Amino acid sequence: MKLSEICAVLEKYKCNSFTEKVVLGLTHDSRKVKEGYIFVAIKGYKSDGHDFISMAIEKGAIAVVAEKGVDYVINVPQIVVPNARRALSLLSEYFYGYPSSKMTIVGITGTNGKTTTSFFTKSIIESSGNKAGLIGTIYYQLGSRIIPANETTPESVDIQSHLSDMLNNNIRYAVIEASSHALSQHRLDGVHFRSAVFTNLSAEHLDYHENIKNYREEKIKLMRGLDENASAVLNADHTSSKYFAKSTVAQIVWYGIKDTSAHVRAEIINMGVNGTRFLLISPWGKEVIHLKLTGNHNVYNALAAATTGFCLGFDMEIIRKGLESLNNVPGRLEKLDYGQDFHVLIDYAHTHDALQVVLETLRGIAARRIILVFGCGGDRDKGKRAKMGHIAEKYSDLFWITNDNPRSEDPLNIIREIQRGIKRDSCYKVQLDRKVAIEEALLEAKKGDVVVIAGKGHERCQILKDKSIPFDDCEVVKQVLSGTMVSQN
Ligand SMILES: CC(=O)N[C@H]1[C@@H](OP(=O)(O)OP(=O)(O)OC[C@H]2O[C@@H](n3ccc(=O)[nH]c3=O)[C@H](O)[C@@H]2O)O[C@H](CO)[C@@H](O)[C@@H]1O[C@H](C)C(=O)N[C@@H](C)C(=O)N[C@H](CCC(=O)O)C(=O)O
Ligand SMILES: Nc1ncnc2c1ncn2[C@@H]1O[C@H](COP(=O)(O)OP(=O)(O)OP(=O)(O)O)[C@@H](O)[C@H]1O
Ligand SMILES: N[C@H](CCC[C@H](N)C(=O)O)C(=O)O
Ligand SMILES: [Mg+2]
Repeated sequence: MKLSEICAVLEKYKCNSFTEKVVLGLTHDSRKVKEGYIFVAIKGYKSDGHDFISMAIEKGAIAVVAEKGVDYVINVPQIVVPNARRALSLLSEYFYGYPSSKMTIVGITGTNGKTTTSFFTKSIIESSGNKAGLIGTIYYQLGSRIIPANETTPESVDIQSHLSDMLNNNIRYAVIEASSHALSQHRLDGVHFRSAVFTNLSAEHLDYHENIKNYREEKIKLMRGLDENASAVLNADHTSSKYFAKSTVAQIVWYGIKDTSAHVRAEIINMGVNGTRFLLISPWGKEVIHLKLTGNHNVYNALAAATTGFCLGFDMEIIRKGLESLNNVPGRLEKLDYGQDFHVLIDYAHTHDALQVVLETLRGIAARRIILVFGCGGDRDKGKRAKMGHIAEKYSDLFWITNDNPRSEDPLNIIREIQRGIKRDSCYKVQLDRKVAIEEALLEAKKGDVVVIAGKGHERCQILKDKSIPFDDCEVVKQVLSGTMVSQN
């Protein structure tokens, strides 16, 4: 592909020299530039891609797309655009041949439940005999190739390249988690969605979006981008859904438990630690569903996926098979059993809303006490810390406050902010070392208790000030309960 051809997508921002050069790739990261690449310089929040232009050229970039021209002489064309991230998405979709226009793509947004809903949706598509790719928090699955995820929703160039790889593997369906950062940063601009799901909205990422209205507006962009033939799958029980409904020309299909006017509904029959049975009621028929996942929230996630499945044209039998065949989602109320006489669950609740939902679910299941281990991530929304402390006190019997991913922050400061939401000193312990906190909580547990370790779910690392160290909640539980833990002290 010639430089002149690909740069034509930038319309009035022209490339006037070396137009016959052949483009071999695109990147916004100077460290990934190879011979024949276009380098797109992005002014970020931490660093500025414009500072790496000369490095990109040294590494073989044949053109630079940037928001401001450099004031030194460079021997490659420079195209100055108003928004480099937007330009990156336009260049990427063209470079990879508009893969999303040849696929059926489902996007999922909302504060909590995206990953779980995406797993249910993928399972439904697969139960119809089709292959489905996945882009989300845990990994990017492009057929047999699974890439561990760095971001929930990666940069546009990666999304387009992953979709193109899926097509090359004959995968015509994809499920994508649409994070608010991604929607805000044009990472999803070039993706044509057939269906978009909204799960719910609560305070999160307000360090980035500043207030909940801005945060909601970013999520709404997913619905706004849909065309009239697409479907918008909305949660009828959530007050924010009305803003999503108002912003789309797509066909709206409502799901819910409480709102009896929703198109697709659930009546919960029973729930235990090993799963949930509910009656799925829809214009496409009624059916009892045996989910292997527990909790009201997972019924919502299953409903969102089922509704999407109906909108994609799958019948009730396929939907039932898809929902029932999902055994678990890594790190989401994942049960660990090493023969102990209490329950141990690993969960990814890292917002106050998720923590409340999960603890309420467990309250309904626990024969005795709920023992919680949690912390809050550093360099993330500080507003959620005290709220999570409050929820921990209100809904658990005993809890440990520990490190999550402290990142550049002082771990003790994070904990102090969590403590601001707590009234009683007697209901919790502070233990900075997460391994030790988990060990102490497990040693405290008695027959019939439920121990829930929240916040890191599937994560395999702990992010400290200057490094990441291997850390896996599941592995720590295994070591403690199988007696192979080497104590730190
Ligand atoms: C706040 C945020 O969204 N940050 C993302 C954003 O960073 P940024 O704009 O600050 O970029 P930067 O690191 O300053 O770098 C600016 C530019 O310089 C370039 N650069 C940088 C260094 C270098 O040597 N050479 C070079 O060219 C970078 O490639 C980049 O293009 O763009 C970067 C490039 O795509 C992302 O890696 C980075 O994700 C960071 C790691 C992050 O923590 N992101 C989280 C907050 C995030 O995006 N989360 C969402 C939501 C999660 C959820 O709730 O599920 C997600 O989708 O994951
Ligand atoms: N529908 C829901 N409503 C409220 N809380 C939920 C819901 N589904 C899941 N949760 C809680 O949120 C946690 C994360 O779930 P999941 O990974 O599915 O959400 P997510 O939106 O993808 O999160 P993230 O933005 O961190 O990737 C779960 O471990 C659970 O505690
Ligand atoms: N997608 C979320 C995940 C948070 C998980 C928690 N373990 C943390 O590090 O805060 C984020 O990047 O904010
Ligand atoms: Mg997710």
